[in-house]
Amino acid sequence: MNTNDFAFAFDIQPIANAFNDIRIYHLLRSAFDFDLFRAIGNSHLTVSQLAEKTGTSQRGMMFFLDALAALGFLEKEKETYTLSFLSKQLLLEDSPDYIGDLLRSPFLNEDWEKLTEAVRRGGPLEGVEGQAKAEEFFPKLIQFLHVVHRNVAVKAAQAIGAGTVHNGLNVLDVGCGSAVWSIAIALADRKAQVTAVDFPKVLEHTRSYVQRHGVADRYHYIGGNIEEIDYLFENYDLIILANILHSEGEKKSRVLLKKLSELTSSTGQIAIIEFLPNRQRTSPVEAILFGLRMLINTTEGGIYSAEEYEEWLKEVGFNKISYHDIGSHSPLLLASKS
Ligand SMILES: C[S@@+](CC[C@H](N)C(=O)[O-])C[C@H]1O[C@@H](n2cnc3c(N)ncnc32)[C@H](O)[C@@H]1O
Repeated sequence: MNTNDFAFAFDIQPIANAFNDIRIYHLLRSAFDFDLFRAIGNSHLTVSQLAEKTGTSQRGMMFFLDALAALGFLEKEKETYTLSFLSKQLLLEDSPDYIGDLLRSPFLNEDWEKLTEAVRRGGPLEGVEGQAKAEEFFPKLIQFLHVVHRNVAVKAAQAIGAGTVHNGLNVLDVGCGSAVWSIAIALADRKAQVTAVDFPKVLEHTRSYVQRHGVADRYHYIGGNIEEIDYLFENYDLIILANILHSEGEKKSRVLLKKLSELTSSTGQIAIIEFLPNRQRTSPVEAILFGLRMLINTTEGGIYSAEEYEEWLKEVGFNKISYHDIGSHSPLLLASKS
């Protein structure tokens, strides 16, 4: 055997990923076990000071703090560590954007323990569909989605032209969750009015996000199942469907799009934000893996290519379709009738 034969004839990254994927989750859980973020607070502290404060070994703390700094959770300057802006805003308990409880819970990872069974059955033993399940599951998920979508929602509002090309938009946010997408629009277009739709118990959380961001006087709410409620007849200028159609699945999505098409003004637009796998479902990997989440949690949900969304949209009169990079794995799809 020569040296070249010793090398594998394939990329070994997929197996390295299999070993490594779980690292950051455990790192953060341990940080919460040590109450590390609160221990640092607004101070600049050394390894030995933090080892003493958290009751850990100096050797352990040294490796641990360096890893958190390398990942952007801490800043390291000479021998001292401080919280990064991200940690101050998201991981300190007194911040309104605190998501530590969610991160330290198994919530975002426990789905994957159901994978074997979901593949065997072709769906979940117990999904998150139906009002009762959804009202238990989504208030937690939207905390995470609110944080990860804040920056891209601002880019989406810019791409839509809220407050620049368009003023006084009449917006319908369907399956609004934390209303992160429409809040960004309402902040850019100070005359926008938003109707937010979701299950009633989720809307209780929506209201607090809307209030916190100072746009409550321009929000109206409709509580209920998006497939069944009677939408007030309105000529909406913009209908937001962010991360909704995947869990509806093809059949219900087509029915929903038809209903929403009737509520859109002749110049109105539908904004869809979704993972877009290629037609062959070989990439991007984030979208393909998200398909498994749909298998684990829903009976009809899925991931759909741009071509599929275009077909459904054209079927209900949305003939003009454009895509906008908003700095996320999910581009913004904008569709209008003319
Ligand atoms: C994945 S979250 C997306 C939230 C938000 N649009 C975002 O992108 O951050 C899905 C939201 O749609 C709501 N939802 C899902 N199915 C629904 C239905 N049939 N009726 C009403 N709301 C629904 C959930 O309660 C949840 O708030």
